[in-house]
Amino acid sequence: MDAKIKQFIDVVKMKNPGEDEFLQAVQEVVETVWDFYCENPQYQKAKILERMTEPERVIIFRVPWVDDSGEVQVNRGYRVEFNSAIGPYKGGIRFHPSVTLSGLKFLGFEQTFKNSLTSLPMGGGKGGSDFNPKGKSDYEIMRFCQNFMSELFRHIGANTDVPAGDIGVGGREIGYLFGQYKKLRNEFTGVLTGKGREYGGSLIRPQATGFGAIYFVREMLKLKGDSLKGKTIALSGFGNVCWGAAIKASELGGKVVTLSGPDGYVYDPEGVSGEKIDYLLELRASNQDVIQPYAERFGVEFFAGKKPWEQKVDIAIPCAIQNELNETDCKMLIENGCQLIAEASNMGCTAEAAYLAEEKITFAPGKAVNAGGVAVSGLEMTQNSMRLNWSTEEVDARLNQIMTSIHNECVRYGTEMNGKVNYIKGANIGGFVKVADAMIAQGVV
Ligand SMILES: NC(=O)C1=CN([C@@H]2O[C@H](COP(=O)(O)OP(=O)(O)OC[C@H]3O[C@@H](n4cnc5c(N)ncnc54)[C@H](O)[C@@H]3O)[C@@H](O)[C@H]2O)C=CC1
Ligand SMILES: O=C(O)CCC(=O)C(=O)O
Repeated sequence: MDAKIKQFIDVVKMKNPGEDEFLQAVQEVVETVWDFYCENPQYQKAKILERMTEPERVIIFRVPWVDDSGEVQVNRGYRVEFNSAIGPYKGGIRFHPSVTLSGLKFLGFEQTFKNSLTSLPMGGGKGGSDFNPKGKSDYEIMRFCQNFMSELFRHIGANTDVPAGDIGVGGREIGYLFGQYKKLRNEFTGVLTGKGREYGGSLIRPQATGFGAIYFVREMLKLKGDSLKGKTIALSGFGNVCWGAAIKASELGGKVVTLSGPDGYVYDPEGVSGEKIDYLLELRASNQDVIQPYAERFGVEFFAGKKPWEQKVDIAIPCAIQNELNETDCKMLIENGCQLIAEASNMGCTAEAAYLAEEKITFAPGKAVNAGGVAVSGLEMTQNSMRLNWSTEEVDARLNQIMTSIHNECVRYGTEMNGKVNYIKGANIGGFVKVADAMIAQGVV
């Protein structure tokens, strides 16, 4: 690593001890934007990278709530307001036992670049709690959401900070969060996205991250003169993003052969389509967080404790959680003939896996691939501001156009001398420029 980059990273490490996920995300960005940064002295003079790696604000709060047996439970809530240079803080809320400040800082940092890539006016933020929805009743989920919002409502607003869903937070949770915000503020505004259709939600938002990921993969293949037709695809997870990706992939002629959960994965050689895709919604709503029932229901093989990356596929799309695909998994995929890995989960690959895939096959990072979710959130904000609703066709056409244009930005900033596109570099520089220019224009604040 270049000595200057190392010096920069060492300072970030010193300021954020033990925050491995955050440091992983920062290092990837700094390494790939460094040359561009040095070629543009105005950014260095304004210490843009130093400022971009420091969140504007972090809010940490207690979330007490009462479970169904009458016992008091205490969780920790967070909102990391990372960067508001180009718009209100925008990013999801994650409810998962693995949630830590480091994890949310990495997600908020990534979100800043991702939101910039969408070309919509949204800053970066992320929030969540170590609350575990697994096995909780609907009333417990509701009480937790209400207590979480009882503190968060002071810090957010339609023009300040607009949260949405992420792992463990879908339409049901957004409904409870919105209801509590409305009660406390006595106002009906577009303060959250991913809302139900009846109260200001956008069509296509539930599917948007998965649809967008597949549109992006379609563009990657198109650039190589190829298409999704007949390609076998390994997806991980069975949640919101995986569901949307499965729908669009099968619509465009691909065959999804794996799904997974924390308990293992299923291999479905006939392909996940039709009623099998609908079943994913049922599984997710059960709050059990296991994929094995899919194998029982559809008579396919279940591999306990294993990850789907050991299967022979053309394309791998991690859709569950960060660092779910490591270097060994990546080597296995490449040896088995996989041609393309696209992260639909945020930082789905470890740094080693991402670099290996970038070098040997074709790789695209989460901040580009999964930007469709927040893009349609941005479109939901627009519809809320205008107080009207666009049709499915209109939202989908805009999503399609945004993903194509993000792909073009990656090609613009990531094409190497040998003609190969380095999507990591392209997405990082593409996301950086707009935020950096806005920060310079707004002075040292
Ligand atoms: N929901 C959205 O609009 C967006 C989500 N993302 C990212 O996509 C990923 C998935 O998010 P969603 O589908 O919304 O969440 P979800 O809660 O609907 O689904 C998460 C899935 O990941 C699986 N999972 C969680 N931890 C796991 C582990 N340790 N091992 C194996 N599987 C595990 C769960 O079983 C579940 O199937 C996350 O990385 C999220 O940050 C990115 C952009 C937007
Ligand atoms: O829709 C949003 O605001 C955020 C989605 C999200 O959390 C993400 O892009 O990682």
